[in-house]
Amino acid sequence: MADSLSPGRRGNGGGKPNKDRTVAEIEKLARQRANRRKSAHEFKKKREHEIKMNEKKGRPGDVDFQRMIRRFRKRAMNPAQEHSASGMLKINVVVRKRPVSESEIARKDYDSVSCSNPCVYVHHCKLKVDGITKFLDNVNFQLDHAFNEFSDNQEVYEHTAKGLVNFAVDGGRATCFAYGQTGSGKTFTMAGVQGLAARDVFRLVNSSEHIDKGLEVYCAFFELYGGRCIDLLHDRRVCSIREDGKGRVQVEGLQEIIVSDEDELLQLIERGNGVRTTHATEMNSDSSRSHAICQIALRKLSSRAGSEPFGKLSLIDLAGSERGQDTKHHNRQRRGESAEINKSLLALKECVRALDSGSSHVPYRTSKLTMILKDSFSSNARTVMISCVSPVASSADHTLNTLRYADRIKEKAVRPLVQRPSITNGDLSDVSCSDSEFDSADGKEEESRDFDDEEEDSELSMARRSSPPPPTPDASEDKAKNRKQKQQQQARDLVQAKRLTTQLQRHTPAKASAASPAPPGSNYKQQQRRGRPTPRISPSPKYPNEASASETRSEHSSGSNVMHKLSSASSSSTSGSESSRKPPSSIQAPGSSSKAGRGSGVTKIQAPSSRRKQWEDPAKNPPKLREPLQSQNHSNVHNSKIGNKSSSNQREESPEVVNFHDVVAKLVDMEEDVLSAHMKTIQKNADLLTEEGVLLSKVQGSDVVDYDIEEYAERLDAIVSSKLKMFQDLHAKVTRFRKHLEMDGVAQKLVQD
Ligand SMILES: Nc1ncnc2c1ncn2[C@@H]1O[C@H](COP(=O)(O)OP(=O)(O)OP(=O)(O)O)[C@@H](O)[C@H]1O
Repeated sequence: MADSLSPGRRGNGGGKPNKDRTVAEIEKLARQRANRRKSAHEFKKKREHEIKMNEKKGRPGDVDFQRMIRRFRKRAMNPAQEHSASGMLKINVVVRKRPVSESEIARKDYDSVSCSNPCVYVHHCKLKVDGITKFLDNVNFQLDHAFNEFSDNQEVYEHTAKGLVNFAVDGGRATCFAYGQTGSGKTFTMAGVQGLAARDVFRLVNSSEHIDKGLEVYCAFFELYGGRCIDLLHDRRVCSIREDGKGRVQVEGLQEIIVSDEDELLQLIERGNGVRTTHATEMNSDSSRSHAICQIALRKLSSRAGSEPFGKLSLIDLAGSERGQDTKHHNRQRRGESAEINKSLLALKECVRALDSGSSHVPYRTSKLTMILKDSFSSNARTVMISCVSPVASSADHTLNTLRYADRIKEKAVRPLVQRPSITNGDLSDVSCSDSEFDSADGKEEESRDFDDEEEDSELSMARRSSPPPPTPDASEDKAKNRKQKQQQQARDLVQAKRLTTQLQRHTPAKASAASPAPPGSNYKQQQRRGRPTPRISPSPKYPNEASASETRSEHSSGSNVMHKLSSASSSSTSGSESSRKPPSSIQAPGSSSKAGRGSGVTKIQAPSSRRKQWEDPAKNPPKLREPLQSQNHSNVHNSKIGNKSSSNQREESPEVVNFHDVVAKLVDMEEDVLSAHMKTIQKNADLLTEEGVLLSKVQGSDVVDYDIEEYAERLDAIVSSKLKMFQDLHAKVTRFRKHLEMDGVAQKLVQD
């Protein structure tokens, strides 16, 4: 090849092998290319082998992610601990992971959840903004117990509901919930718990310790479906829920059945479960669409009819939770169902949290479910929440939602955890364990012993697919180096932009608190201070009800900027509490706490400088609120902003104050508008950046031979035009907003004068 390519050699005349520099270069490039092809070929072969091995082991699906998950389990997971005795916990929150099902295997879904008692790790499998590089976002939660796919119902029961049965027989109010995404194993778990509890109730009631109490066992089984209460043991008769004058919640028409032994109780439970309302949903072809409540009441023989039972055990299989996006193909009835389900789940969470924190106010009236469970939130109550999760990667968002729900309930008792770093496909140097290392731990086959180690180079090259070829050692070296640096910078910018977008998405008014709702009395920042890991926030929407609740909450937070100002300016005419003095301007990115070790820092969305000044110097200008925002009902927050204007207090205010209120009210709307436009712009820009990265890699990728430069230019043109328009629109909005801010300053001055 060299001979045919080097006419210079013949022209040299001396016959000495004095190769022309260009020819040598071409030869070198050809060699490098051949080497690249060879290693790419080897990588491909090994990957194919790994895919086959995975399939043989019954775990088809993305081979790279599965490898990263195995490495994480091997290298980065805390070792499992023994289950601790938890009989006396007021709230016991556990997680149960079910095995991967046949249908999931058939659609090549794979296990992406790891349980290592008491921790559970969700390996969120993601692509970087370049659209090629795979990485794991590992989110961990620590609950009271974590049960993996090998735990059976007996084991789960031993550490959850068993203590509740003892508690009920001792005269307490005990409640066990199974909560989770549809198809995550709630009914499976609760059926097991109900059976085992039925056995233990009779064992205990008839034991020498309790026989003197003369307890009789009664059972009622009903469901809450679409806001209606249906007696499952009496031909689905509809009952109504009322609160009597003494504050006792009664289910009118619900009939308890007295049972004399375990078999009878089991039959009733089976009968009730058999007639529950079920429908096919996107996630589960036989989804229970109702909350099923099995109440086992223990009454003394001597007690009067209609009196409160001595002890009560409620076993509740909650309806499957769904995200808003899962319901998009539902008809109106299904959507209504989902909204109702999510509303009651949110209410339940708030009540259990209130119980856990010992709050005197439990908002049980918020939903029928919580009304019925009123006495489960009393001081003489114990609760177990079993969070059921599906193990598969396609359900990671749901799993995170379920675990966040559990985490929020348990937040006061959960200890801080050190978050592990994400594992990236291109970041393998510190995670070098191989398949075989992992498998041999299980005593399984070792066919791919050193695959991973050899593969790392190939994976790195895969991760850098869009990088330029290696620099040449001649005069063009500097040029190539510069080019490489420039491209690396571009790639970093892309990643940075995406990261920023994700962080900001968490703080988009509607989403920020949807991802991490902060109910009254709880403080998100307190969590940060405690160093407790805040689970990563996925950008996907949460339960519709949480979204709506958090929208009002975000109204609270974004509106509070203005509320501070308004209150400080018109404090002379207000007589409200001054309890909320904290500057609400900066929102810390979830997971950005240094202790939590996640995220790269703190994202602050700062208020306009004129307002910041007031917060920075509260002594000079103490912000006053008419009523403490913390204690307001969320839905009242907006009303209070507007409503205050027309209160009797306000009617006597000067025209300047009234005008100021108008300006401020408008400012609140504009602020939200600008913030949301800004978020949208960033999101769109990040999407366009991703597209640009892919576009570039199609032209500049190391393995690209043919490309269409016209198509490239055309698409780039469209992207740039779209960006221009997008930024112009945002600019116009910001300009209008700034003008209004000036007006606001003038109005405030008038009021102060
Ligand atoms: N721990 C487990 N071991 C084996 N199989 C399980 C386990 N958990 C659940 N399953 C199986 O998974 C499927 C779905 O479980 P199940 O019906 O209990 O889900 P669900 O959460 O109650 O769903 P939905 O809320 O839609 O009613 C069932 O076929 C069940 O047998």
